Amino acid sequence: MNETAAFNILPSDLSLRWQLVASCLGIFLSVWIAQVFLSPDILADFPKVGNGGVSARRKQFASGAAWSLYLEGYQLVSFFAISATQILTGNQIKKGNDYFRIATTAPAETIVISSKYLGELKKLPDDILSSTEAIAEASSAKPLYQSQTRNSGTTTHSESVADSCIKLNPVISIEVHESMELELPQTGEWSSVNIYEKLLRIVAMVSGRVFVGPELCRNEQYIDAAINYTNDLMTASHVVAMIPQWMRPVVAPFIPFVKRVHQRVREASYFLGPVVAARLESAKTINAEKPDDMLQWLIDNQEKGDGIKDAEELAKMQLGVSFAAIHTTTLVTTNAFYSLAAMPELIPMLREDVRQALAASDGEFTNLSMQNMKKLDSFLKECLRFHPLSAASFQRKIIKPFTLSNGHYMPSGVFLEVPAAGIAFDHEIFEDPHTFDALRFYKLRQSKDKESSGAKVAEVVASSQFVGVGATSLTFGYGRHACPGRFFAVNEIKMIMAVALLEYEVKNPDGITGRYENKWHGALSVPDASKTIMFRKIAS
Ligand code: HEM
Repeated sequence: MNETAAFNILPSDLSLRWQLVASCLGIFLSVWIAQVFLSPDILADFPKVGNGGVSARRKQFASGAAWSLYLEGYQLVSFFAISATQILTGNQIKKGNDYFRIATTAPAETIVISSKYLGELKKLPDDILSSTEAIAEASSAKPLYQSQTRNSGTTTHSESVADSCIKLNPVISIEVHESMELELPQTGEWSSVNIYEKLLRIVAMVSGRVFVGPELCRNEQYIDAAINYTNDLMTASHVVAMIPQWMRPVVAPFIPFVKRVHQRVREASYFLGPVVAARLESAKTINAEKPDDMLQWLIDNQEKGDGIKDAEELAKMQLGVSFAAIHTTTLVTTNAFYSLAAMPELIPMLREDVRQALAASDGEFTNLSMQNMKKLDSFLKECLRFHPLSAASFQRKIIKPFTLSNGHYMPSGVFLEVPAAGIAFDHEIFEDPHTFDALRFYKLRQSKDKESSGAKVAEVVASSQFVGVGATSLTFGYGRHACPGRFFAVNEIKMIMAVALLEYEVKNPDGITGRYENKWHGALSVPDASKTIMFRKIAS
């Protein structure tokens, strides 16, 4: 081909290509417009909360209205079960009174459903209703972090921690005492303490005693990782959420916040590596006594060939457990301290409860003595009810469509939640729900059943312990994926509060009346981390 011919062919070839690209784009655009604007609204028969279309409602949710939207929606939802005949005839079911839809920051809309359906929902397998997908997608970080936050390993090892709670109580109680001594003022003078900051460290050390063992639980590198991995991961998730979904796999790895998360994993593997090596070395000694903690269980599994393969995987596993454990436990305990400081009149009664329980076990934190702290248990349970960490619980994604027992079709691709905060303040469920009654659950436990307790719902009596989960008690979730670490968390929180009651005085700073208000971030309600309360050591 000569030069002139080439010159003539090129433009027409290009214009052909451009025509092709333009028609492809046109088709793509029309399909997209048809999908977005013309496809039927699959949630049309679910009443919505908020005003306008999905993005307008999402904006309202993200700009501080989330809790009021959930509570507004709860007005539409009835908690009480309808009889089988009513379900069959369908006459009594007004459309919408069992669910509402809300646009959260998750990529698809969420159906908030009455907790009366929890019984049937919990039976659905994960490939229909998925908890992992809901968390990964709602946090916008699916492609990057799924393996680092929630995986079967994290759950299995959290369950092992829970199973080992009883035998580990003595070591946990030593770590509680010592870490509180390290972090809280040791003088008889009143001192101002940012208890949230202190609890992050105390909880990291106490949990670390069980997760990574005595060599590392007070190591500053470990404490920093245990506390800040969660912050880094959440920040990275928020940043990734701003990138269009299809660009995330390509762009996200180059974002500094995302790189920081991967750096955290590497750092954790650096400080875990030598400890693992030392333990393997000392295991060669005949009759060597092995430490009893999660790190050792992981090493033992690795040796059997069915466990974690390398230091990086081990680090991810440890950070995953810290992610699930440290901030949640700290937030619940901070809520309890803020309530205690605002209601110092409760202190003598709770202190006596702890004293009596410990007296029966020679001052040891045994499983029995922990169970016998029934008034403390009730106070903590009331803190959970009065300050739910989230307006919603039982976050799931519908992977495959299904039909509820009332005949309602639940489409795939959307999220599902239960209105935890609405339930916590429903006067049909809890008597005088807007009053903080420290002994509410103690009184329920003292009575044997619904009739003698005067409770309005039998289920409230059944789940009246701090650790209990149920349709009226949703802070630890519900069903197959309910928090496996709650037995450990509850023991840890009880021990921290018991030691605080026995060894310290706590009050609000002068001039502060009432309890510090919580802060709302989307569906979450968290104690204000900037506040301080007063502590002084009781002379022993
Ligand atoms: C007061 C502290 C805690 C609170 C409020 C809390 C709350 C929760 C909630 C709401 C869920 C989701 C449950 C559901 O969707 O049904 C969950 C899951 C989980 N939690 Fe906790 N948690 C706490 C402490 C812990 C601790 C200490 C550990 C580890 C030792 C832990 C490990 C886990 C794991 C592994 C899951 C995922 C379970 C699964 O998907 O099957 N949590 N937690």
